[in-house]
Amino acid sequence: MNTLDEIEREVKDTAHYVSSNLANYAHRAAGENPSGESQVGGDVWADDLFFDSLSGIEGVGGYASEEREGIEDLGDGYTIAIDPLDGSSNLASNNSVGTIVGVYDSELPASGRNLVASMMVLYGPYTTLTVAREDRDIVQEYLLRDGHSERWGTFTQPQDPTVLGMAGKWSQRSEAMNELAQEFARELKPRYGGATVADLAQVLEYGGLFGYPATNKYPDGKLRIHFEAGPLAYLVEAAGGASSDGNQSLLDVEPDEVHGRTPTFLGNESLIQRLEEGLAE
Ligand SMILES: O=P(O)(O)OC[C@H]1O[C@](O)(COP(=O)(O)O)[C@@H](O)[C@@H]1O
Ligand SMILES: [Mg+2]
Ligand SMILES: [Mg+2]
Repeated sequence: MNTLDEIEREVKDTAHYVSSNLANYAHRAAGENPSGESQVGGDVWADDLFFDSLSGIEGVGGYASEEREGIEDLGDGYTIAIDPLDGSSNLASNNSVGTIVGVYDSELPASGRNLVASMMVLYGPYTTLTVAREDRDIVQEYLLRDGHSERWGTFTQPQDPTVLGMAGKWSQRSEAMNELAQEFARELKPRYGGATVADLAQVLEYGGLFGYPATNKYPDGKLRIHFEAGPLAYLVEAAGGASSDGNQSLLDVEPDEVHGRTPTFLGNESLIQRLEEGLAE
């Protein structure tokens, strides 16, 4: 097995375990993460599980997590950047959550051009793992069930966009952003779920746009470039979709810190292009 196979294997095994134990963490609070946001118990628990399983792989040289301040130095090899539980505020209300794993062929900070693989687990009505890798030309989805994984399908960005998942309060977004959101909402079905993984999954399945723009509360956007925006951009671009920070592909964003944030847009190329044009006016 090569290192990417081993990482995929460990992510599958750990995700299986996470999916069957999430209920234990529905209402457990924890502390604060390095971005200053409150953690739920599930964030810390999932981070420990993924660290234990991924740090044992010989070809993994570093482990960075949304839930840890620094980067764990594990020697030579790929750097993992992980959001162990994405959308964790959805846990209490029993809505979907996810896990995002970016595999970088460099130390961090690094742009998404250094990604060699991206994996996204969706803990929904059933649990799936979606994988894009530099050594594969398809984006593969697996079903994780009863300790087994089976090939479930592949993703190619659908041509006809249908859904819109746009985060942020109207009162906290720019006028230009609100105009675009309104224009898109006339053409697409607004459906925002509050976990980026789930909101991207519907965009990959039905076509459309996901956005977490800059807001008054989060002037640089809310999503973290290494842990969320970059790896998900790698996935959607591998499927034939597009990504943007409002101005350029998210893969071209050069972060200057490990926990840096960025406005994030993922989806059909035609919509991303209109968005960039609209924001530039
Ligand atoms: O509650 P909001 O502002 O809509 O934020 C939801 C967004 O924040 C996130 O939950 C951030 O992820 P974490 O739960 O990993 O911190 C995204 O998945 C989601 O898009
Ligand atoms: Mg997240
Ligand atoms: Mg998280």
